[in-house]
Amino acid sequence: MNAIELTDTGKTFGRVTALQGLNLSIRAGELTALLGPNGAGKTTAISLMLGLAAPTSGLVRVLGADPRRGDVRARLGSMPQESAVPPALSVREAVTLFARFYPAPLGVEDTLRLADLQAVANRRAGALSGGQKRRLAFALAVVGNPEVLLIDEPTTGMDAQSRLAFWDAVAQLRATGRTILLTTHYLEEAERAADRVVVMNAGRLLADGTPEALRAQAGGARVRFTSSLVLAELRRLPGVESAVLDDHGHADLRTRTPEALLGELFRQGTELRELEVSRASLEDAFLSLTRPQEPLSAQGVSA
Ligand SMILES: Nc1ncnc2c1ncn2[C@@H]1O[C@H](COP(=O)(O)OP(=O)(O)OP(=O)(O)O)[C@@H](O)[C@H]1O
Repeated sequence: MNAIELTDTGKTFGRVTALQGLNLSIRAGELTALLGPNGAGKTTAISLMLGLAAPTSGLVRVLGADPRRGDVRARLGSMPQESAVPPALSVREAVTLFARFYPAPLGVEDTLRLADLQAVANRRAGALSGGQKRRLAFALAVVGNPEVLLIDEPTTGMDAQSRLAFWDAVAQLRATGRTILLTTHYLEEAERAADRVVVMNAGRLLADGTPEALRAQAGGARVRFTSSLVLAELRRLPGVESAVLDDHGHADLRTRTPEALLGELFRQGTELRELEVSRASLEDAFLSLTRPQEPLSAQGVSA
């Protein structure tokens, strides 16, 4: 079953088109990362899935129905980018209060543990640090025991340890079969955690697949080194898909056949310094997908 279904969905705000013709099906139990540059339409898509706004065109279905229905919204959990919790409430009071809004909530103490908030359970919400506030927002998103969890930029403002604890909690929730969709600008986190990555830009879907599939789209490997080769020579190397050369002679090449490329460089006897070969990352794929399209003549040294 699809937990979330957007069919030819559009959303405009006056003259601004936030989403256009978006088609997206998220299967139940899937952990999906929604990626895109600022203004791509990610938050707008989530607000439609949460039933907070109506699409201008097309259809939005969550758990098989219109998410603006109260009975559907009760089965969803939301962690917005910014959440307003009454500052005078303690963390435990806020979680207890939110639990009352739902028919079959998780236990308050279990929720505090899941969100790694036990140590600050008695602290006033208004006195929390930025990262603790994000963890409280996460606790409030999950306390209702949601079937579908929609999370907007969860780890922004969290330190390294909080991030680890957060991803651990997400893994625990996922293991119980929940559908989780999250946006993030931390691509290495998406790469590690998500079953599926959806890339949006300018309100449209650009790519959709497993992190491995998207990485493969970016080209298999990056080969970097410093040498005296000029751009035309770099481009003539076997299997080069793109080449960038800076003023200091640092070359950055993309290729699916790094062995052949290095073999040719060694055969030519080219003197290489600072040689690095790495797998193309999801970030490479993301950047190549979302890079503004320029006419060929304006692309400078990038092949
Ligand atoms: N209520 C609104 N009124 C007018 N324009 C809006 C409104 N909400 C969003 N937009 C516009 O719609 C576009 C998409 O915004 P959205 O917040 O969905 O992007 P995003 O991908 O979540 O960006 P970010 O990564 O910066 O959070 C932007 O151009 C934004 O300015």
